[in-house]
Amino acid sequence: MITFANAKINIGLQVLDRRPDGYHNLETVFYPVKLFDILEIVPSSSLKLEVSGIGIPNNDEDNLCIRAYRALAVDFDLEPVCIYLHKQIPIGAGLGGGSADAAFLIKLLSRYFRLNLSIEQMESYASALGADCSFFIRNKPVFATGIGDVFTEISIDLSAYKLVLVKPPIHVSTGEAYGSVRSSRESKNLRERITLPVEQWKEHLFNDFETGIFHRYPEIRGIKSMLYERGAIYAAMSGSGSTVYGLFREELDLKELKAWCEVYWMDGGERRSS
Ligand SMILES: C[C@@](CO)(OP(=O)(O)O)[C@H](O)COP(=O)(O)OP(=O)(O)OC[C@H]1O[C@@H](n2ccc(N)nc2=O)[C@H](O)[C@@H]1O
Ligand SMILES: Nc1ncnc2c1ncn2[C@@H]1O[C@H](COP(=O)(O)OP(=O)(O)O)[C@@H](O)[C@H]1O
Repeated sequence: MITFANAKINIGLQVLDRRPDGYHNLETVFYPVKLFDILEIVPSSSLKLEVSGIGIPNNDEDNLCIRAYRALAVDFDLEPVCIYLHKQIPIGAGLGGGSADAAFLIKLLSRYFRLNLSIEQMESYASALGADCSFFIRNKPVFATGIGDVFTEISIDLSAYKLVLVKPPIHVSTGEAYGSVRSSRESKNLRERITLPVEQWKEHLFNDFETGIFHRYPEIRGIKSMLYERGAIYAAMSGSGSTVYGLFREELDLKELKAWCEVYWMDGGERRSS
């Protein structure tokens, strides 16, 4: 049985306060995008993970796919499976690839073993694996609060735009990014500002991680500037970086960026998969 685990971008991200458990409350919009990993499960004599495509720099036991299987195996008697993961979403990129794999595997295991898990049950397993993991269970554009795990559905239509993701060869760890972030000085009304026309987002929607990450890696700021120079209607870093995305009217040949970054073009229309 096979599924496609898509990435996300953050549109606006405000870090509010640090909680006693070390996590931060935030406001952001999660938006699913059409760049995806491929996951397949087949029967096996023991639990195994076979990764192809982009290499993942940690051992199998730490992989979020194995952790997702083990989380379900605590409550259900699961036969062993071999999980094939073809990795296409860049890692440490602010695109949520690891969280997407875990959430989509939970959905796949529920179908494969006929566990009949409800959306809420799957969200609960997912949120124990990562703050933004449960977003990928419903996988629809949402305004997110809490630690990125409390959702209100919103309607955003970017289907008139071409979306480009530019991933430089820089790995940003999420923990490191939160360690150096300054709390937001913006007012807490991202949910209203996201309803402004996309042409006005440049003046109104900000990612609080940009200041610290751009200071540390000026080349990421350079990517954002270049996207605006080339006519982007809106450009921003996604999550904790290092990917910068841009919304354009037409697809362009971003030769200067392609020389050193991975560049992915897609329609801005969200991926409608469950
Ligand atoms: C920053 C965001 C923005 O969407 O995404 P990415 O850019 O990584 O994709 C998310 O908040 C990432 O969520 P996620 O990647 O699930 O985080 P986790 O694995 O749970 O946490 C990794 C570390 O980040 C910090 N962390 C995470 C989420 C949060 N709301 N506050 C935090 O302070 C904690 O130090 C934690 O130990
Ligand atoms: N299935 C997986 N895919 C990608 N990364 C994974 C996976 N499982 C565990 N990880 C680990 O999670 C970390 C963050 O990965 P990722 O989700 O790609 O980044 P980001 O949070 O920036 O979007 C990496 O250090 C990686 O080693």
